[in-house]
Amino acid sequence: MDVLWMAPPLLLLFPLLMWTSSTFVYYFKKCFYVAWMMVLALLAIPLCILKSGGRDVENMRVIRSLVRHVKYFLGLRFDVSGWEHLQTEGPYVIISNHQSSLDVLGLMEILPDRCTMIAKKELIYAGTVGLICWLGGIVFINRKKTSDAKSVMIDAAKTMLDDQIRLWVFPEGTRNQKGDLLPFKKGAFHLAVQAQVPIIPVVFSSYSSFYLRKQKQFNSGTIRLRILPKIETKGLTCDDIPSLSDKSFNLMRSSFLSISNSVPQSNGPCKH
Ligand SMILES: CCCCCCCC/C=C\CCCCCCCC(=O)SCCNC(=O)CCNC(=O)[C@H](O)C(C)(C)COP(=O)(O)OP(=O)(O)OC[C@H]1O[C@@H](n2cnc3c(N)ncnc32)[C@H](O)[C@@H]1OP(=O)(O)O
Ligand SMILES: CCCCCCCCCCCCCCCC(=O)OC[C@@H](O)COP(=O)(O)O
Repeated sequence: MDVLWMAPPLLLLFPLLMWTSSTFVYYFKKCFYVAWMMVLALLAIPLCILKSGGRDVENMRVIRSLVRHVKYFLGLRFDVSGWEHLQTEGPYVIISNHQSSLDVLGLMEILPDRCTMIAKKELIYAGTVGLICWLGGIVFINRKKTSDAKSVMIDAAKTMLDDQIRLWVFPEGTRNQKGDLLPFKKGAFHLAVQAQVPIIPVVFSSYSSFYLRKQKQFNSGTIRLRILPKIETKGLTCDDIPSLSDKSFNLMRSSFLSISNSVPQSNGPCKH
């Protein structure tokens, strides 16, 4: 059979063809990401238990060091600026925009010591990742019951001060890749005002240059991370929350648009 000679080159060509198919790359990278995080979490569980014997914010150090290399596998780079703004003593609230579960990579890139997050309670069921979130001291809220979520966040304000903990909140309250920020929910600002701690805004540039869910594309790319100057809340009360929220939103939105190379939308009255 003289066609048999074609088998080896075809066998070599097949993975190459697959690899160049961008849809294949998209699914491969996504599956790899989830699977690898599950494996890392499995590794982290005994390390965390050995380190602190259970649920403790100090476990975030272990998680952070294990997650740091994942970006290389996915072809992602982070360009961070504003490190000096994280050099603040004591507790504070970090707020950032939320585009995808990939945000965890950027979060771990800059995560300060003694900092954990607020997350939806469903995350606790994500297998080993859920368990690691619990061990890392993540505060879980029920987004469907505002009153429950509020009381959990009021407790969190007290814990922040008692245990000198920093909290990372996604004030949009959900993932969003619409090329703009969603209106902010109020919890993060209540938290900061109740504890009288500063807010540090962090902005991730848009993922749309390399990650497109609809078009099934997941290329290599660089994510710009901007840590903005802290916003003080000393002396502020409940009444100042709307203006505090608006101020943070406007600062973050203009930073997001300026670092995202977003093509201006033709939604204005000007026609050229
Ligand atoms: C080696 C290991 C490897 C493994 C790797 C593993 C890695 C894992 C590690 C780490 C991963 C971490 C990843 C975490 C990612 C998670 C992301 C998410 O899950 S995002 C979803 C959850 N986050 C939020 O939802 C934000 C917080 N949400 C809020 O702040 C909301 O405000 C909330 C839920 C408290 C209420 O939401 P409302 O939808 O009802 O809307 P509103 O307008 O904000 O509030 C209604 C009224 O309640 C008041 N209010 C809100 N909070 C209050 C408070 N604390 N005290 C008093 N009033 C409050 C407000 O002022 C408002 O009142 P008026 O309408 O203005 O009069
Ligand atoms: C057995 C169950 C398998 C589940 C596998 C999960 C493995 C995921 C690995 C990545 C871990 C990162 C966690 C990021 C959490 C995250 O980003 O959650 C999304 C929510 O903020 C917003 O959700 P939604 O408002 O519902 O869109």
